[in-house]
Order: sequence, then C-alpha cells, then structure tokens
Amino acid sequence: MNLHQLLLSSSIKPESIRKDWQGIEITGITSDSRNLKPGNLFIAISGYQQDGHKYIEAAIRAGAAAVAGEKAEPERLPVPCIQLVDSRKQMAQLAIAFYGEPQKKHKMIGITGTNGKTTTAFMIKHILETAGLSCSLFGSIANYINGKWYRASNTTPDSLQLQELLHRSNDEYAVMEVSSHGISQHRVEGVEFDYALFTNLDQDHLDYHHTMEEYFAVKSKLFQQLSHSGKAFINTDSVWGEKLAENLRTEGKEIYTFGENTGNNLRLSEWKTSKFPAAILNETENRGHFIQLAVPGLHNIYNAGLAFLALKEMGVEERVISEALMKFPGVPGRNEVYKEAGQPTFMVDYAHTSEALYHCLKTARECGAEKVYHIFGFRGGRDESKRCEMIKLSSDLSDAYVLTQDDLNGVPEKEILNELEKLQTAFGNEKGRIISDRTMAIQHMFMHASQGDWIVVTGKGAEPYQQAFELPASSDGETIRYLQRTAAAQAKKAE
Ligand SMILES: CC(=O)N[C@H]1[C@@H](OP(=O)(O)OP(=O)(O)OC[C@H]2O[C@@H](n3ccc(=O)[nH]c3=O)[C@H](O)[C@@H]2O)O[C@H](CO)[C@@H](O)[C@@H]1O[C@H](C)C(=O)N[C@@H](C)C(=O)N[C@H](CCC(=O)O)C(=O)O
Ligand SMILES: Nc1ncnc2c1ncn2[C@@H]1O[C@H](COP(=O)(O)OP(=O)(O)OP(=O)(O)O)[C@@H](O)[C@H]1O
Repeated sequence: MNLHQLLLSSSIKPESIRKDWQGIEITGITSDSRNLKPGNLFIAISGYQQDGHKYIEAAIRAGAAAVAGEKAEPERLPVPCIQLVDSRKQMAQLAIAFYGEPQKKHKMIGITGTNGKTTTAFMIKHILETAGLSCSLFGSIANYINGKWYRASNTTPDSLQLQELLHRSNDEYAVMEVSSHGISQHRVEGVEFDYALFTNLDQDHLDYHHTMEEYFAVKSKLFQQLSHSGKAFINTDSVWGEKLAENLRTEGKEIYTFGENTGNNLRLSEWKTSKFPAAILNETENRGHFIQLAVPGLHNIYNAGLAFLALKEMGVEERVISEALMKFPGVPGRNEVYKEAGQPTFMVDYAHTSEALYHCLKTARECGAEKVYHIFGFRGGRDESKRCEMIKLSSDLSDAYVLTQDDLNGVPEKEILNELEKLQTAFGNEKGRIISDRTMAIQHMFMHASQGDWIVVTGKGAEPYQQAFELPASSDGETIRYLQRTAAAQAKKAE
C-alpha cells in the first residue's frame, strides 16, 4: 500500500506530505524501532517508560520508509514525517487501514470486567467450537488464530498486533479480553463489537485509574463501541453491573442481563457448588436450563451463565451450550487442581483481587477441604490499596496463610518484605507468616498440611516465575509437581 492510500484511508490528509513522497510503498507498520523492517512506517509513541520519539533516527537508519509522531520535526528528516495528534489513537486507525478493516471478516466479541474475562473467553471459544464454528481468541494466556497459539505480551494486544492477527485469522468469530488499560491506550480503537460482555468490577488497577468511578467509566467505554445492531450482556449481581445496565438501557442499547433477581433475561435460580457445580438458569418461571460444570466454584457458574446468555443470542442451540459447558476443561492456572493419592490437594489460581480470592478460598472449602492453607503475595509496583483487604480476607477464610514473593517488577525484595511485615502485623490476625522464597513457602505448607487439606497458591496462575527460587521449578505448577514427586518417592522408599 502506498503512503497516499494509507493516509487517505486513515482520515489523515495526504497533502500534509510532499507530493513526490506520497507514492512511497509502505511494507508494514511498527511502533518499536527494534522490530523495524526496511520499508516500514515507524510510529513514535510517548510511553510510560520511554519516549518513542527518541528512536525516530534509529528507525530511519534501520530503513523506515516514513515516520509519524506527535513531536516529529518534518523539515529535518530525510523521509516523510506524519504529524499526529494522538499517536496511540491514530496508530489504531493506520493499522485498520493498512490491514484492510479485518474485523469485518469476523463476528467480534469483547469481554470486560475485573475477574472472569479469560475464563469466559475460553468458555465461549469452547462452546462455539463444539457447535462447529471457528473462533479466534485474544487474551492474557495467549492469542489463538486459525487453530494455532501465539505468545501474548498483554491481555489486550496493541492495535498493530490486534489488527494483524484479525487480518491473518480466517475464523468466523473472534473473542477478546478487553482490559481497562487496553481501552485507555486505544488498543481497540476503531473496533466495532457485535457482542460485548461485562463480568464484574472489583478494586484493582487503582494505581492507574485512581478511583473506582474512573475505572468503571473506562470499562464502560467498550459498550460505546458496539455496532449498530450490537448486543450487550451484563452480570447484574453487583452495583457496577446494575449501573452499567441502567446506563445502557437509558442510551437505548440492546441489553441482556444475567443474575439472581427476577427481571434478568436469564436468572440464576438454583445452584449447588462442589467439585462439579450445577445450576438452573431460568428464562421465565417455566422455562429453565440445567447446567453442570467440570470446573469448580460459584464464580464459574457466573462465567458460564453470562456465556450461556450470549451464545444463545448468537444462535447456538441451548442443548449444545449445556453439553459443551459440561465438558469445558478449564483454563491453565485458574482453579487448577493438583492431586496425588495420600497427599494434600493443591489448587493454583490467578486471583489478584479480594473478590477473586474470596471465590477461590471458598471453592476449596466447597470441594471438601478439611483445612485451607493459603500462599500468596503482591506484585511490585501495582495497586497497593487492595493489599490490606486481601490479607484480611485470607486470614478470615483460610486456616493459615503464608505471604511470599510475587513478581517484584523491579521493586527491591527488601522493600516488599518490609511492606508485607507491616500489613501482616496490622491485618493478619496472627494467622500468617512470611516466607520470602515462593517455592519454600509452598514447601512449608506442604510439610504442614495433611491428606484432607487443600493448599491454595494464588497470584501467578500458570505464568512462569520472573526470578529464580530455591527449588528447581519455574512456576507454581512445577514446584507442586516437584514436591509431589519427591514425597511419593520418599513414601515408596519407606514401604
Ligand atoms: C504501563 C503500560 O500499560 N505499558 C504499556 C505501554 O508500554 P509503554 O508506554 O510503557 O512503552 P515504553 O517502554 O515506554 O516505550 C514507548 C515506545 O517506545 C518504543 N521504543 C522503545 C525502545 C526502543 O529501543 N525503541 C522503541 O521504539 C516502544 O516500542 C514504545 O512504542 O504500551 C505497550 C504497547 O501497547 C504495552 O505492551 C505496555 O504494557 C505493559 C507491558 C504492561 O505491563 N501493561 C499492563 C499494566 C497492562 O496493560 N495490563 C492489562 C491487563 C490488566 C488486567 O489484568 O486487567 C493488559 O491489557 O495487558
Ligand atoms: N466471575 C468471577 N467472579 C469473581 N472471581 C472470578 C470470576 N471468574 C474468575 N474469578 C477469579 O479470578 C481469577 C482470574 O480469572 P480470569 O483469569 O478468568 O479473569 P481475568 O478477568 O482474565 O483476570 P486478569 O485480568 O487478572 O487476567 C480466577 O483465577 C478466579 O480466582
């Protein structure tokens, strides 16, 4: 595509560029000078860590055919330079134009909320595939198109990656997690959603959004990106869900709600939580659907209920949805159970908020744990205001807990340990202790627990450790398998 066509399709006036430069061929777009290929357009972004404008010259040396940015100096440069007002926002428009509006090939499903985005996205993909339909998925675990998985560096990919994946995807549907960071950084700018889902809102990311109202307002923006005939699906069992439904109703949007109260389009009327939770979802007094899950927890009934409501509107048969839910295998690192005969049971989970912790620890009890032991920490440099609530909750719902390291994100270990000491003294209810090395914390609880007990390890899920620990393992799952193997071998030797 030449520069003239690209600018025209992105609503940028081509006349801003010298006429003899307008025919230059653009081979790709990048915002990272380190990945630039000859012939690419380089877009400079003023980031949180660095100013991309610093790399304009490096990009030209690497072969950039043109550059763009908010602080560019056109007259000084040997290649065309496009003046932008908002680099991230206009990068999305340029990407959409470059890849030829690829979202038009797909039915787009966006999921937002604090907890449950990944699980609900995986459920939707699983059900669509069971119904014989193909579905791409973009989210925190990985990105998936045309039957293949690709590494993801963000929950919501940036606009260049998103549009490139949508362009390459031949799948009929595309389901994506839409994070509040993704919305505020214009990663989904210009995407029109056919379906948008809201799971819930809990205190998180207030280091970035400052107040819950601001966080809610950003998440709500997803629903302003619904297409003309787009439909919204909302879990109303929270004040934020109710508020969103009310706002969208006032705006005349087509909304479908799920929750416990009558008046919801799908009502959670009865449920049973255990290893295999079950529920009845009522459309009317006399018309209900029975669902049973192979993943534990009331929160997963909520994820399944919202997915059920949305898939029904997408035209998938109710029988197919129920059957698919029964076989849903779960998501790596979410309520993932590790069980070895004669040993305590482990559950690895990705809980990062009080509400997620609440569901996770309750789930362990509902699955029959005699005692629940909890191991967790806090990510360095992330929302600090949620930490005391999470410690209080753990001390209320567990029999004992260990505070340990999560990702340090550049914060010195000593600083995190001091913070843990303070929080523990103030809110720990004398139920906890601190063991900085994560693998040693898991080992400590394993030695302490008995056969009927559950050890719940939260925070990292399936993600690899960012730092080396004492035991030879690079994730919570590997640490657990190492401990289970060692204990089983010792037991065999003792026989
Ligand atoms: C704080 C934050 O959100 N940062 C995001 C942001 O990066 P940034 O602004 O910090 O980038 P930067 O390092 O300052 O660089 C600025 C520019 O210079 C360029 N550069 C830099 C160096 C160089 O040599 N050459 C060069 O061109 C960079 O490519 C970039 O374009 O823009 C990047 C591209 O989109 C994101 O990958 C990055 O996410 C980081 C990795 C991150 O951790 N973000 C988290 C907070 C996040 O977004 N999380 C949500 C999920 C939250 C949830 O769980 O609900 C998510 O969607 O992932
Ligand atoms: N509907 C829900 N309500 C409350 N907690 C939930 C819900 N669904 C999942 N959880 C909890 O939140 C954790 C994260 O779930 P999931 O990865 O599906 O959410 P997410 O929104 O993608 O989270 P993140 O943005 O942190 O990746 C789970 O491990 C579980 O403990």
